[in-house]
Amino acid sequence: MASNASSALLKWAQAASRGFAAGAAGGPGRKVAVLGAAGGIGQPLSMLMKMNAQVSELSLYDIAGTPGVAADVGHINTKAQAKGYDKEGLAEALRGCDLVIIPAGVPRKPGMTRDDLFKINAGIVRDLVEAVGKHCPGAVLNIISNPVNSTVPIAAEQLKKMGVYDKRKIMGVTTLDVVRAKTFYAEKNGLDVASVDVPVVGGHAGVTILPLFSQATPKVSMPADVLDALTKRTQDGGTEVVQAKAGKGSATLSMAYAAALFADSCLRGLNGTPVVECTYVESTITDAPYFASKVKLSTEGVDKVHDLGTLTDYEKDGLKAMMPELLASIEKGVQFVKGA
Ligand SMILES: NC(=O)c1ccc[n+]([C@@H]2O[C@H](COP(=O)([O-])OP(=O)(O)OC[C@H]3O[C@@H](n4cnc5c(N)ncnc54)[C@H](O)[C@@H]3O)[C@@H](O)[C@H]2O)c1
Ligand SMILES: O=C(O)C[C@H](O)C(=O)O
Repeated sequence: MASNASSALLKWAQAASRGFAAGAAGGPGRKVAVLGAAGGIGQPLSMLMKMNAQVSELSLYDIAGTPGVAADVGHINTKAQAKGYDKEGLAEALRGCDLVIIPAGVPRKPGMTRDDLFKINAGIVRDLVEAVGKHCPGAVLNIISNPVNSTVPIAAEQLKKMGVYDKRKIMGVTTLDVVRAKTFYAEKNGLDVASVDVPVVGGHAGVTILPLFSQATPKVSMPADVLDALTKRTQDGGTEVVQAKAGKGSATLSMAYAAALFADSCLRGLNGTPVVECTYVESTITDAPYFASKVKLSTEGVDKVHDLGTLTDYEKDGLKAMMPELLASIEKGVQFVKGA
């Protein structure tokens, strides 16, 4: 089992940029859907999934703009057959899917929190997941739409309501937090980023994002102020991009990259090569019923949720500090479906 997907995934990304299938994983061709495929994340993510040798069929669904994206992506000379679907085509887009990736919904503008997106995105995610429950209930779900801390519980509750919930299949994508932590840690310590790993646990918003630099490899002992600055930069990474884009949205390219890495790990797991990734799933390792930690992804999705390992006092404080916000966001998501 790959103890960490990063080196395999970097090889995949390098192989993909050289000419795709060389060096990429094989296995049976999988049907993958991207819901929100014409968006800022959706378009580059659709391209990256078209480059993934584990994909045989790629459904590109959005409420507008998918014919153009599908025609464009479809010209890439890889084996996956890309097809665009509009509103009427959702059922067909989903039927037979092994993996459904959801980046549909509105992004933040400067001054907004991720929770400010709840009003619009909660309903979008609930309705799309309802369609997943109807048309491909066994598929693995990768949820990108914010606020992830709430949209994952929304997806779970919706599937529970329909009697098709399987906790092994629903994952909130927190890979961008790991990607950022690795980048910032490598930069700060003069390390080769390809050799770096940093687990990031908790959730995906502000203080709920907790990088565990004490468990980073290679190990570097950092002064307290540097550690604090790196932790805060990782927690505020999304806001850094939102501010830099100045009203034109949030992270799209780094997110598409992160989502493609995570989706690749899910497909590897489904195809019998277990991979360990940090992701936000139903969990019992803390007081929070959903929590991101290292998770073993295997043939049925989530196979094992790893515990947190040994935390430093600084990390224990971070864990304690995130709980009120994380628990409230989870409850808000649960009530959105249950209370309806
Ligand atoms: N998990 C993460 O780490 C992470 C990182 C970056 C962004 N995000 C989130 O991802 C979401 C999308 O961001 P973006 O920059 O791609 O936004 P965007 O506005 O560029 O794209 C969103 C797309 O979703 C589509 N859409 C809206 N309602 C839909 C529906 N009912 N069905 C299908 N498609 C629908 C829109 O037409 C649009 O094409 C946002 O909520 C953002 O906050 C999450
Ligand atoms: O920050 C955002 O709103 C988008 C995303 O969650 C991110 O971390 O970049």
